[in-house]
Amino acid sequence: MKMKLAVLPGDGIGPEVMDAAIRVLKTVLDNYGHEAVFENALIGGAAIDEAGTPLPEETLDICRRSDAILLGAVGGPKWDHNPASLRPEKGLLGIRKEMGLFANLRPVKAYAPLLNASPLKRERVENVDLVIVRELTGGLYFGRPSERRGPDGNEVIDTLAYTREEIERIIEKAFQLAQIRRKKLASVDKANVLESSRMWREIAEETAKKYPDVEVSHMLVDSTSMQLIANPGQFDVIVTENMFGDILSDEASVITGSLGMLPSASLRSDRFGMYEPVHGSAPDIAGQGKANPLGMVLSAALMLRYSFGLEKEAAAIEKAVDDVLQDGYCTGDLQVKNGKVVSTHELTDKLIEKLNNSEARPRILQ
Ligand SMILES: NC(=O)C1=CN([C@@H]2O[C@H](COP(=O)(O)OP(=O)(O)OC[C@H]3O[C@@H](n4cnc5c(N)ncnc54)[C@H](O)[C@@H]3O)[C@@H](O)[C@H]2O)C=CC1
Ligand SMILES: CC(C)CC(=O)C(=O)O
Ligand SMILES: [Mg+2]
Repeated sequence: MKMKLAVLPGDGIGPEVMDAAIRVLKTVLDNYGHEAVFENALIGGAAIDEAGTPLPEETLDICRRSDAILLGAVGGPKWDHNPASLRPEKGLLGIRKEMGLFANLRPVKAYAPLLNASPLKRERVENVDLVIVRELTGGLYFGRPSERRGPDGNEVIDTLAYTREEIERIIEKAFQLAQIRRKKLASVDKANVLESSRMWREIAEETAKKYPDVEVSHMLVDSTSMQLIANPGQFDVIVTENMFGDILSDEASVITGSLGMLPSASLRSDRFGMYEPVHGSAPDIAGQGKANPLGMVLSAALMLRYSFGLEKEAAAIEKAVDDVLQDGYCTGDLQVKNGKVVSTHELTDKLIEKLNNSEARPRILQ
């Protein structure tokens, strides 16, 4: 297969984890006889510095002529005091919206070798395997108005707005996912307070009639945040509004031992997608070779599965991650008992070694 990929490393540890993902991807694609053309583009702070805007038109053009996008992370203290339109995060929100990527899938899986890396009790996190389906192009992060106002600028407004169609399509997506998983869906809202959540719940209840085989629960977001830590094993698929999903997924990363472990796929109705780790640009460790590349690497695996249907190749990357963790290798963010802490580059070398030696490697190349 031939594929054209847009590569948007971004800021902070973005370029470090992207380098890891590209090295891993090139190995697996080469092993399985596929061809990829990688085209780099600017986004976030790097784009502000070089092109004066967080999302240059050229970046959008590159993304539009690609089959999928890989994105690292954006942001950093250098740009924290910029006006709203010149913030790196504006570039990320902009590309999600421009490309129509309304469904963000954030899988959260407990890895056996990392059970002792989680601050949660082993028996709580063992066997956790859930997916947060986060609405990505509406809600509080996109509603207008969103501004400081009043004569002295001492009043402020953000807006949580959704249309019926926007809620329907994300809830449909979550039901479809639940149907091919363990058939359990938690729809998370704040329907005791927010009008938007009451419409969300109404639509979730209506949609449930089409999926009688899926067991649905409606949960309030505050209680869900407690349940995610107290009893994460109860969840299969969680579907929720943009900001709720953003917050719940960082919280859920604690189950895996580190925010650096979580991948994500930002999808629309066709096969196009943007693949990005859940974490940010981690300015506190940027440039030090300490970044955990696994969230980005696992995002590349999701890309092979969802955008290209390359299941074996995606599974080969996931197996390499399992195997390297099983051997005790990790980055410093993972508090693994007796873990062998290595750099971002070294952990990537280990993944590549596994991919090149693995039984999963196609026989023709062994
Ligand atoms: N998707 C994106 O591009 C996102 C960007 N951001 C931006 O990132 C910047 C920093 O935000 P923070 O709140 O600090 O969140 P963050 O996710 O960058 O970091 C939170 C903590 O987790 C650690 N961490 C995150 N990813 C890691 C990895 N791969 N390996 C090891 N440790 C890792 C960091 O060192 C830090 O201590 C901000 O400018 C924020 O707006 C935040 C979240 C998502
Ligand atoms: C930086 C924000 C725009 C988004 C965020 O935190 C996320 O997508 O996880
Ligand atoms: Mg976030």
